[in-house]
Amino acid sequence: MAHSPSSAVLVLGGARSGKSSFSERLVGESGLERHYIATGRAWDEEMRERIARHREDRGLGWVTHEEPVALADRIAAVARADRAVLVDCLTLWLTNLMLEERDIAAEFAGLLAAVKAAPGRLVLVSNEVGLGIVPENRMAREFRDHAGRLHQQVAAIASEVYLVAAGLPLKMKG
Ligand SMILES: Nc1nc2c(ncn2[C@@H]2O[C@H](COP(=O)(O)OP(=O)(O)OP(=O)(O)O)[C@@H](O)[C@H]2O)c(=O)[nH]1
Repeated sequence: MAHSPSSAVLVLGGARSGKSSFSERLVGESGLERHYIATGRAWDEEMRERIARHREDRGLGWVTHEEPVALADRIAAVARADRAVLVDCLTLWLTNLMLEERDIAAEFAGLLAAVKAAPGRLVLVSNEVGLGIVPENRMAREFRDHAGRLHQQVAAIASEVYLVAAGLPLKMKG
């Protein structure tokens, strides 16, 4: 297999697939200092409760960073040789970029550069959203196209890629 330019791990899966807990386990098993970069925003009460539950489930021993947009910069600031960094998740980051009408191609290039440069262990979680029928809504179609492209680009440089479904991880690369 071709040498991957980064030691990052990409974990894909659907909603409630178990991708986050699998990724947390990967980070835990690394034995490194655990950092969590959340890209989600608490836009309503249900999301606030969900986030609180996630924090509780992670427990002590994690340093949480909240970064909805400037993800590349945050990865560069947080990643260190003695740290494992979990980014949850790329699709919420993409949502935030689209809502703020950012230059998506430039943002993806910035993220890839940050992933390649990151020391230590980096685990990136994302939603596999392209499996359903073509959405009627134009923004939803653009979103899933961007997500598909982003996943291909990150997978190309990652050393390991997993697809999680029904709580079961399937190793696709590495
Ligand atoms: N802002 C913020 N968001 C968080 C925090 N912890 C988790 N989240 C967000 O919660 C999201 C995951 O929530 P869910 O939708 O419940 O999980 P899921 O990805 O559908 O489910 P699984 O596949 O089982 O992981 C992540 O994308 C995070 O961005 C936190 O401490 N702060």
